[in-house]
Amino acid sequence: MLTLATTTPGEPEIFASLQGEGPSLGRPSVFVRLSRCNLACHWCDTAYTWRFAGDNRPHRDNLAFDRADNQVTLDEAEVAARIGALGGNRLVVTGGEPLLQGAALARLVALLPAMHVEIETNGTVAPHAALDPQVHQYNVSPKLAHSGNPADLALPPERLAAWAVDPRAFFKFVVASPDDLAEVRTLAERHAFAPDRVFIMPEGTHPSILTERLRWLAPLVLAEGWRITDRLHIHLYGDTRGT
Ligand SMILES: C[S@@+](CC[C@H](N)C(=O)[O-])C[C@H]1O[C@@H](n2cnc3c(N)ncnc32)[C@H](O)[C@@H]1O
Ligand SMILES: Nc1nc2[nH]cc(C(=O)O)c2c(=O)[nH]1
Ligand code: SF4
Ligand SMILES: [Mg+2]
Repeated sequence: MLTLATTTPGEPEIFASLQGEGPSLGRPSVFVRLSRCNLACHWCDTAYTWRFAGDNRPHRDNLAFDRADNQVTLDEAEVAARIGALGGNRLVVTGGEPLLQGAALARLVALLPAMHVEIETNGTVAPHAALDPQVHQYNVSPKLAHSGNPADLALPPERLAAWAVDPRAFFKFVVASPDDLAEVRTLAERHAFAPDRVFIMPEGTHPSILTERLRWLAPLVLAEGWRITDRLHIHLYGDTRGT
């Protein structure tokens, strides 16, 4: 069984869209958003996936989304059928933190052998042994200090070291101020991240904020030899579930 986020009460968040971020930006994909997370980013744009009573973390500062109907449990065959009905050959699994449900995810993707499987992850959880060989790409988004998560939870060094040597892994750092880039540089040097696998993405859920931040980010990213990514879906659809 998989626990998914919902778009409207009871309706699992499974949708077709353009990949809006990172190395596959612009590719038509089917998205599956799983529920629950082990972190609690201040600026998380999908807090409805994790702000549940009993998820007892320090940054769960309100229970605005604390509703049972923000998640739904389905068996893997039902999720695979819904994905298949949307067509296409690329699957993006996100959340919440999808690797928390690695065993069930392995059963899901085994039902979809022809699909290119991309996982959006915060990078803190090792992929389940049955899932890992079925994944084509990991978009790993390690969380910097401004996310509000303690570094010992958000940046486990042995996990970052493992991603660094996995050629399927791309790093996607969310940045809100120029100072955040020093932290990226430290991590990139410590773990020898390949520069062409490091993406910088502006924090923001409004087109005007993204555009403003991309403008000052561009020369700084260029100077480091990294890559930059916008959030295309925000420009196209706003901050809307199921897009
Ligand atoms: C909601 S997360 C789900 C996957 C996983 N938990 C993670 O953090 O990578 C999907 C992506 O959105 C990014 N994200 C979330 N809130 C954001 C915001 N306010 N601005 C920019 N990126 C954001 C995350 O860093 C991650 O790359
Ligand atoms: N279109 C679109 N592209 C995305 N890329 C990563 C997303 C995510 O929330 O993980 C996302 C999303 O929610 N929508
Ligand atoms: S790790 Fe991802 S889903 Fe979890 S709180 Fe942070 S941005 Fe949101
Ligand atoms: Mg998103």
